[in-house]
Amino acid sequence: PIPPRLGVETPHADELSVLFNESLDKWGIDIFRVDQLSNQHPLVTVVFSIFEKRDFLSKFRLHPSTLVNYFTGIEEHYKKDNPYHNAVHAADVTQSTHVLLNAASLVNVFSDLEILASIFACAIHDVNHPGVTNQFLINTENELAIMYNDMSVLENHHCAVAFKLLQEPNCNILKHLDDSQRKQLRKMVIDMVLATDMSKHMSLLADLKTMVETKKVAGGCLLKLDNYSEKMQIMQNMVHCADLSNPAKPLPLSTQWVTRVMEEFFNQGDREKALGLPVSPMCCRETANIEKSQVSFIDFIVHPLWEAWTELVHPDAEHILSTLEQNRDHYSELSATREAEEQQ
Ligand SMILES: COc1ccc(-c2ccn(CCC(=O)N3CCOCC3)n2)cc1OC1CCCC1
Ligand SMILES: [Mg+2]
Ligand SMILES: [Zn+2]
Repeated sequence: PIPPRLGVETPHADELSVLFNESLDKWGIDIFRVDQLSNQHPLVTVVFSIFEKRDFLSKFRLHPSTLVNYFTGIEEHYKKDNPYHNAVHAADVTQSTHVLLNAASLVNVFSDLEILASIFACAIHDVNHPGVTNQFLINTENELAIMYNDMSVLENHHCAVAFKLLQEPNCNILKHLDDSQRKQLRKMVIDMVLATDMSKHMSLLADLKTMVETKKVAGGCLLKLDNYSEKMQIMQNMVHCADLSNPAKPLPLSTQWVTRVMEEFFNQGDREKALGLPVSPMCCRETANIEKSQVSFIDFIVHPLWEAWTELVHPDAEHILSTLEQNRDHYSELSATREAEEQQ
């Protein structure tokens, strides 16, 4: 059976292909609309369309129905009732990385295999996420924390689930890669997904800043990336940037992500309360100051990261950084007015 044009069966195929023709390569595509128009298959259609656009089906001899089979399986393993960590988030991070890869200063930096690995890593990076944090799994001695000895528990699980699924019948999309390509891809995907663990953030950012400093010295060209570790640092930071890109998207998208992540945090807080555990920061629906949390998340984590990324790929990400700064000011004004209201 020939798989459908966009990888998914939907009554809105025409509208969806118009949306992709206009915005698949753009920062700020309405990924929630992609979810609606794709009959709730955002990940399959985004991955399929990016692979088509990058000519990966012929470059890597990927069979269309195997591709649809595998990523449908992946999509099904994203928990639909997670408010945040669901297939829409995976599609969002995948499409965001697809846009970051198109930066003029990254042209010719990555091989096709490195690009395939980056897109693949994003698509699977949160698969089967349980909707709670690593700390919650550790505190409750969850079987996943026992399995992974409290180390990057979620991120190890996402990788294991994704590679196990590859072994299901009609899911082995990598069957026509040679052994060395398959081994390289597996290592690169694991390195990128494990780097989405927030506990790696500070060291990742420090490496990025060092690279930006040396790049400045080397006269601004990125082409001299010869060793694996330097290339992988950029790929890890790129996926990490995409994972933390919600506050840097047009405000109507960013606010929807805030509502979703807070809902997921509050659900965790409810469970911690019910278990008699201390409620994690920002997880108490009675006391959380949503706008204030966004401002500090942006000031301490997201802006420093995007500032470094913007320097690395200068001038291609300027508009992203300025959107982030506008959004930060919006949340800051909101939190000031909320505080003033609460004083009265
Ligand atoms: C739209 O808002 C957010 C979007 C994404 C994040 C975020 C942080 C770290 N990541 C990377 C994955 C990770 O490590 N997580 C997943 C979130 O929970 C913490 C462990 N993602 C945080 C966000 O807001 C903060 C949390 C509540 C207010 C401030
Ligand atoms: Mg994650
Ligand atoms: Zn994520």
